[in-house]
Amino acid sequence: MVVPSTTPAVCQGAAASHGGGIPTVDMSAPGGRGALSRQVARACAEHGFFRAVGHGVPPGPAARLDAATAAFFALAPHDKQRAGPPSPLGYGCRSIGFNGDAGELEYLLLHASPAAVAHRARSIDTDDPSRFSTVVNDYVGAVRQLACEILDLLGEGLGPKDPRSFSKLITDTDSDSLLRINHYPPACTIHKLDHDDQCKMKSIVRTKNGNGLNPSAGARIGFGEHSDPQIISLLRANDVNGLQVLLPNSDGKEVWVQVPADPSAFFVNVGDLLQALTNGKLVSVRHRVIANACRPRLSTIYFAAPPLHARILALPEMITADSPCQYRPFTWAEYKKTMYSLRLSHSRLDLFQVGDDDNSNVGKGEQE
Ligand SMILES: C=C1C[C@]23C[C@@]1(O)CC[C@H]2[C@@]12CC[C@H](O)[C@@](C)(C(=O)O1)[C@H]2[C@@H]3C(=O)O
Ligand SMILES: O=C(O)CCC(=O)C(=O)O
Ligand SMILES: [Fe+2]
Repeated sequence: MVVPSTTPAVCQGAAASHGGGIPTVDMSAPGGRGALSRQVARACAEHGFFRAVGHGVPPGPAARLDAATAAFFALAPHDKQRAGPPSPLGYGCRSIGFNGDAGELEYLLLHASPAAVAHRARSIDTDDPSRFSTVVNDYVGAVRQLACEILDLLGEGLGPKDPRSFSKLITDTDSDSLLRINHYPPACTIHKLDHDDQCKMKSIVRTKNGNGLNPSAGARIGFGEHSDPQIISLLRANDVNGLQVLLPNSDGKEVWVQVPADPSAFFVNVGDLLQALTNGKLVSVRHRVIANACRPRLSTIYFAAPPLHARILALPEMITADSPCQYRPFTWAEYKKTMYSLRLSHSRLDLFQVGDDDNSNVGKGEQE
């Protein structure tokens, strides 16, 4: 069963609470592969999102990556600028993408191939670039294995003829997967207080901003609302809250749900390409980060993507008389070109809907 975990009521910043909670899948639970694949498929179909525990990724590579990236973000601004500006890859501060989006964060955005990591490492760890490359490659290797496992479970749960159809796309040597490390500086100086005093202070701030149930009251946007464009994203973060997902409540109304921090878990997002490949059976979840915490948030996201030339088209088993093909075929390169021409919050997959004749904006930049 997919176990909904409830949102703790205290010390949460300005987020809505949600009765339904966040679906959690224990990937090491006894019960057999069939039950596990059905749970994963159900979470991705109903929420486009789940918390994976018992995932089998050893803690070592993650701890080493966190130490290396925290050391980078602690450098003086001019030392970090050596790895930037983002083009779109590299070091970025506040500005996201090319179309005017901004957030309260700094980040490293890396292509996940070993050659690209080695190249970028020269401007990130000038003392010992190969140490940085090794740390990143070890982490990418472990997290890619988990991404493949989840995609194989989805392949088994959804029943395409080849259960490896999804994972094959990301294991190709030309895969265009990315690794992003986001660092959200603290919103205030109360991080110097102990935990109880922080909670008291936050509750005063919440009372001032309203009843704490209005998700935008006092919100400091760390990373604005969006869906991830790739196939699947695996996110891991420290113990600082901030991530929110847009999920339907019991009345079917979409509400922002705070995802309680869990440094030992991976948070799994369905991306736009997986929604297209499954003809909309799996949904690409909209999410954002509210950076109201009084301690820094450090998150690492692996975006599993196919090669640029991969043709994205719903698997034949996903198309039936009741569920006709929703999206026209496109390549990942074509999708990326469109995505970089649009704002972060754009529902870009809509532009690829069959019968959407109003495709005049595709590839021509944001018109809003
Ligand atoms: C505004 C943008 C930033 C982004 C590229 C885009 O034009 C629209 C999608 C954005 C996003 C969101 C998920 C990932 O963080 C990301 C790396 C991606 O693949 O798509 C970012 C892009 C980015 O920051 O370059
Ligand atoms: O930093 C986070 O926790 C999430 C950021 C995110 O959604 C992204 O980088 O695509
Ligand atoms: Fe995202």
